[in-house]
Amino acid sequence: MSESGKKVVLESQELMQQVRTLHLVDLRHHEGPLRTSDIPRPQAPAHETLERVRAIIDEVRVGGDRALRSLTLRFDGVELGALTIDRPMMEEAYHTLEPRLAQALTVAHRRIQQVYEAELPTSARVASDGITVVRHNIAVASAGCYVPGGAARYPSTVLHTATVAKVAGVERVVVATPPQSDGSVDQATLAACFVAGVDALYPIGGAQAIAALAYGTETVVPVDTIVGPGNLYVALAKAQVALDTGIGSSFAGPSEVLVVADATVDPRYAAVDLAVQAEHGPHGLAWLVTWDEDYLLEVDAALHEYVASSSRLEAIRSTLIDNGFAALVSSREQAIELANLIAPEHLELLHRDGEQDSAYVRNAGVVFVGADATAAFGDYVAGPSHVLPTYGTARFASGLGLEDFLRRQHTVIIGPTAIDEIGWAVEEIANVEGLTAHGESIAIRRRS
Ligand SMILES: NC(=O)c1ccc[n+]([C@@H]2O[C@H](COP(=O)([O-])OP(=O)(O)OC[C@H]3O[C@@H](n4cnc5c(N)ncnc54)[C@H](O)[C@@H]3O)[C@@H](O)[C@H]2O)c1
Ligand SMILES: [Zn+2]
Repeated sequence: MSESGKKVVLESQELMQQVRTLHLVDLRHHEGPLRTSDIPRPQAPAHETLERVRAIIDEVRVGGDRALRSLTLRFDGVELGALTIDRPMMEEAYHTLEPRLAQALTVAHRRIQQVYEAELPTSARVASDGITVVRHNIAVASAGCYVPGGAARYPSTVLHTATVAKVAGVERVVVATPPQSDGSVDQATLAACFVAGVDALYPIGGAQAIAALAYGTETVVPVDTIVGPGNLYVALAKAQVALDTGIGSSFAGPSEVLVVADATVDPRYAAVDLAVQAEHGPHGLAWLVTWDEDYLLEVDAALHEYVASSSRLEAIRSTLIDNGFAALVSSREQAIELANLIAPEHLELLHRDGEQDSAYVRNAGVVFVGADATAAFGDYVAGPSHVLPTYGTARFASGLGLEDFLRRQHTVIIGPTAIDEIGWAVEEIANVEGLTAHGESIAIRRRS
């Protein structure tokens, strides 16, 4: 190793000893383009659970409601009462909610609605050669939104899925969510269903909920498409029903954040934002990316202090121990290069030039810009759905959107002049393909 190479390693080792909460990744002296092999990455979900999920789905297909009850007893420890909760109960929950909370849900709903109403696609029409082609955007008739439960409750996820479905024009929107330990569904989740216009809620979670939504039971009416985040069982179940049901475009797994910041930002802001997504629980991912060595140490120290006093200490620690990283890069350009490589669910550009740099982001679920741009805004009230691609799938997938509920369908109107204007081209191509009837279907219609 060269003298300068040795110096770099020594520098890195010294720095590493000072970092307490995050794992240091020193890229300052990296040469050439960054590759996946240059950075640590959480493993993709293991496939050993696949068989188990398959068995759960089969059990629901064969056993219907009875299977839903016994699986819920097995996995959630709950003896289910009614399998459906309808709108009057949602409305009641909404009216018993603490008014500030009810108002907050309404505000979030309004902002989500605004964002997606502005994005509604228009139909397109092209007329030439005697043929008119119209493209329609048609909403699926029914959609099922999976809302995680288990470790936490997510009324916000009701809003961030069902609202989008309703704006797209889906007639029947249902929610499935695991029951609480006493078999009920919490009031805020029910109230959010009321606000978002959800038609029915099934207190069922996990792979069994996905199977019920896809194939139906005596009580559950099957839906055309299923969206929403969830744990590994939910994700694998969605993958397995994908031949029979739409499953939405994004693989929304455990939360991820990548925070780009420098001394223009209070280190406590960057620190708390790393904790924001880490507190969702295990298997998440949190990256700090900076070009300032002193700043890196300040954020690390602030995070250390924050975690020690957090009420969600265990969740944050377990994410950070496995997947908490601090990258030291050589420049703003390299910071964005690294972000594009990681393709995080949430990308925060907190530093002063964040807006300028955002133009170079290719791979991220959503980009937040500005010193106050905590992803917590996005989780609740910013507007774009918080159901976002994780595990690096932001390279090809998008966050939940209208497209998840809309089909494109063309109507082709063949006018009276089309045979004469362009029929010859059909005959030529049919001829070379040896498909005689294709050509003749034009020839017998030729009137001149
Ligand atoms: N990306 C997003 O938009 C977003 C939003 C909210 C939540 N999330 C993520 O969703 C996930 C929620 O996970 P969760 O587990 O808390 O809730 P969950 O609702 O996804 O899963 C709970 C269900 O899993 C099933 N289950 C649990 N253990 C099982 C086992 N051993 N075998 C078979 N089934 C089993 C049970 O039926 C239970 O009802 C978290 O990772 C969270 O970060 C993501
Ligand atoms: Zn979050």
